[in-house]
Amino acid sequence: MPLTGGQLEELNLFHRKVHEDEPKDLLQFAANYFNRRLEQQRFFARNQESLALSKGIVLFPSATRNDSVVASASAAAGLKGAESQSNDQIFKASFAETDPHATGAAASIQEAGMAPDTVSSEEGSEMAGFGSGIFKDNFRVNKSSDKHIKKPVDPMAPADQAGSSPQPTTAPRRSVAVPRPLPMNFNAQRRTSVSGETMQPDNLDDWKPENYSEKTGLQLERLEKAIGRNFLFNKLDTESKRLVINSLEEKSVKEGKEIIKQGDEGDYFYIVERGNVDFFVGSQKVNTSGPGSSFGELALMYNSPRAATVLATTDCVLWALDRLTFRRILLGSSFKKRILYDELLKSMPVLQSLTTYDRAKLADALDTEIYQPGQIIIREGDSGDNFYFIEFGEAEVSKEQHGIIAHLKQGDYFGEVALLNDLPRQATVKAIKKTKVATLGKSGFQRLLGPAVEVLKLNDPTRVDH
Ligand SMILES: Nc1ncnc2c1ncn2[C@@H]1O[C@@H]2COP(=O)(O)O[C@H]2[C@H]1O
Ligand SMILES: Nc1ncnc2c1ncn2[C@@H]1O[C@@H]2COP(=O)(O)O[C@H]2[C@H]1O
Repeated sequence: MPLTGGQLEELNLFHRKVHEDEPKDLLQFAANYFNRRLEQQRFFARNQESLALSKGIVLFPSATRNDSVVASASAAAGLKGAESQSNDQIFKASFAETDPHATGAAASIQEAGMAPDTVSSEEGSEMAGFGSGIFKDNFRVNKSSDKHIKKPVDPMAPADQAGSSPQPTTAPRRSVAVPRPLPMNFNAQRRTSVSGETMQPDNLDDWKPENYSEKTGLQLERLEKAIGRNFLFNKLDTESKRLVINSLEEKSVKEGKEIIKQGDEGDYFYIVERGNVDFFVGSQKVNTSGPGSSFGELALMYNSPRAATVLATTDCVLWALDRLTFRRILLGSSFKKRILYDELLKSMPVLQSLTTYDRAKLADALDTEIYQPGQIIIREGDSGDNFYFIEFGEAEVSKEQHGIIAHLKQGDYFGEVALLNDLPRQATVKAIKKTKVATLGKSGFQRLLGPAVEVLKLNDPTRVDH
């Protein structure tokens, strides 16, 4: 039987790792490697499945009907635990439960009262030799003696993973700690929604980032300069900024070094203090950036593979923020707009040609306006500065000479004609229900829509051949 594309991809990835790391004990390396891959995929699957269920979508229809119903009902009711009773054939016990290398860690975690699916690979097996990017040796430093330490859990993960639900005190620990089975067929297709499904209110009181270490005066001065230039940090309150700054890890990188490899799993987000980097998608250079810029956020936000390869074109000084702290602090504040507009932008046919990166940049540039029924959004003859997407509501388009000529609803856009053709507004647009629009300014329209502009031109309602 020929291998599937997914299987080949997995084996190729492993092949590459073996080449890179040249392990002395191949079998041990393979065991560690695949344990980690398995855990990563299941962690990802849980996030996505939980998001889908909370929206009433069953991702795995081959599960028995009862399982789906139980799972979605419990997700809708915010219940944890009920769904863990399901036992479908397509599900298989998770890594932490079956892997002999993991039992020590799983037991320690149970001692700490945490669900085993919060066990990270660093805790579950000796992974010191395996990692990706420039940090592969430096960051996997957890010792087995540290296994009992309660680790911070991903706050963006579903509640049952976040370890937030208290275990019933009457139940034996072992039985409550049995992880929820996971679908084996999930990762055939990676989804790229922002995993903002369970954004929990910020409660920083009892949480400290994993790599927290108070910075010295000199480091603080340098960091202030480096991140002061980055717009992401202006959105943080003082406490969040302090946590982020003290979680950053300094890394010097030599010219020519590959910092991120396209297709890898995301582990760190980077800020450039000194030096320049280039971005490649395949063999094509797509971008370049320098001091004060940041990169590596997409894979952490969307739980997707790295979208580009990043190469140091000079010697660089970088600051790296771990995935968990990134998601815990930056995602909900600095990247709020991306979460807010993700679904809308992805659903719009006119934007289908945009990449995840393009959509993220577009979302950064959007603002929101709300109109009441009867309010004019655009008036015919005015000069035009904004392009609009309808988030919800309804509007009608009219022309003085012709009366009402079109109805617009959620997911539609308008205001492009004046911007495309450098003309006054060609029609009046009025809200007929309470209407929320996302607006994009003229410069963003010209810079950020990329290939979608061609689609807008083709659909221009004032084109003579229409
Ligand atoms: N044109 C581009 N396409 C994709 N990623 C890009 C591009 N330009 C810069 N990047 C950055 O390159 C990073 C590679 O890792 P990530 O996918 O996590 O996040 C990506 C972005 O931060
Ligand atoms: N037949 C039409 N003629 C002109 N504008 C239209 C028509 N149908 C929809 N519209 C929208 O109404 C908007 C009014 O502002 P713009 O001219 O910038 O862009 C226009 C289009 O987005």
